[in-house]
Amino acid sequence: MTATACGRQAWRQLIRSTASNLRQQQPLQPRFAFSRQISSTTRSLPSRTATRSPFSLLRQQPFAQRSYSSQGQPPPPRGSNNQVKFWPFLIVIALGSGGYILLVNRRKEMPPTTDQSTPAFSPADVTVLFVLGGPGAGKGTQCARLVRDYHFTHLSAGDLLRAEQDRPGSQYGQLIKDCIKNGAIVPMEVTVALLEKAMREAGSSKFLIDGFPRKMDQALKFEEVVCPARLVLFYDCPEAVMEQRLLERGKTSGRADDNAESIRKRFRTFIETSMPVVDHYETENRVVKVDATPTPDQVYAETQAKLKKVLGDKL
Ligand SMILES: Nc1ncnc2c1ncn2[C@@H]1O[C@H](COP(=O)(O)OP(=O)(O)OP(=O)(O)O)[C@@H](O)[C@H]1O
Ligand SMILES: O=c1ccn([C@@H]2O[C@H](COP(=O)(O)O)[C@@H](O)[C@H]2O)c(=O)[nH]1
Repeated sequence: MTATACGRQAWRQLIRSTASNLRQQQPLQPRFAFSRQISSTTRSLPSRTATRSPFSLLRQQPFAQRSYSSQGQPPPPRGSNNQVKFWPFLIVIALGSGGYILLVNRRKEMPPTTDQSTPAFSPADVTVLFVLGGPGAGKGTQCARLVRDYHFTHLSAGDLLRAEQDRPGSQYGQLIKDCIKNGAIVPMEVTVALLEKAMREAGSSKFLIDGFPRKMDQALKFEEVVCPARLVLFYDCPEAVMEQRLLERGKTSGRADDNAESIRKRFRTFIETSMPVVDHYETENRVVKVDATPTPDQVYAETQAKLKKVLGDKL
């Protein structure tokens, strides 16, 4: 009876904590994060149950005390000793299987995961342009003009991360803060989930995804689960020019990363981690490269001309 009670209690706790973990995840709802959470919970089952039942029962009653010879009663037939030792295992296995089925059924009711190969948005309905370039190349400046003239919805990954960082109760706040200060890339699960959520909320059919993907894993995951991008608009700019622009912007921006030390780290991340993303899309002929050195008007004129050529009516 003790083992049964312990087993039931352990399962109730497990199911309660899984449900509460999932409720806590809801603000972001990364479709692939659910599968990770479930599988990690499932992986932890054997050790949790094992510490509770059979071995702890045996420990409570040492072999020396498990004697049938008291009061002159005859010893039980051979084999009955084994039955006493094994029933807790059977109960644990039965409870384990029941709980596993419960979790699997629960999983079926959840939002789809990456096991599904279809992205959330079809490129037939939604046009996504990734906007890349080094820090301070002028991505945001050019996006604002494209929004004005072509009614794109502009989603800046950096802005979404900063908003999540400041959201009261966010479990990612400190992580995002540290990454931004050090010019490091926030784990893709967070950024992809924020972008997917923002795209759903915007309900638009044309998106500029600014400052993303910064790393190959983000690029692959986004195109797999959210939407394949039509092209990458890449703003090419020398480091010295970008540095000057960022230091100037830093005088008023209030951004924690517009300072000499963070800028140096951001440049490094850009070269080592983000340029390979541009190179990847280049091999697929999906990059539209624009010289970001001249004035904003000149950069925009080249942007428009090149996008019109490639996108036609889709612009
Ligand atoms: N073509 C340009 N010539 C001169 N200054 C520019 C040009 N484009 C943008 N700027 C200025 O440079 C700074 C950085 O521009 P912007 O914020 O658009 O860059 P960004 O690539 O979006 O930067 P980040 O990656 O840090 O978000 C801003 O102060 C902006 O006004
Ligand atoms: O996909 C992304 C985009 C951005 N970050 C982090 O945010 C900062 C600032 O980004 P901006 O585009 O300059 O606003 C960037 O340096 C990264 O730390 C990210 O992790 N992932």
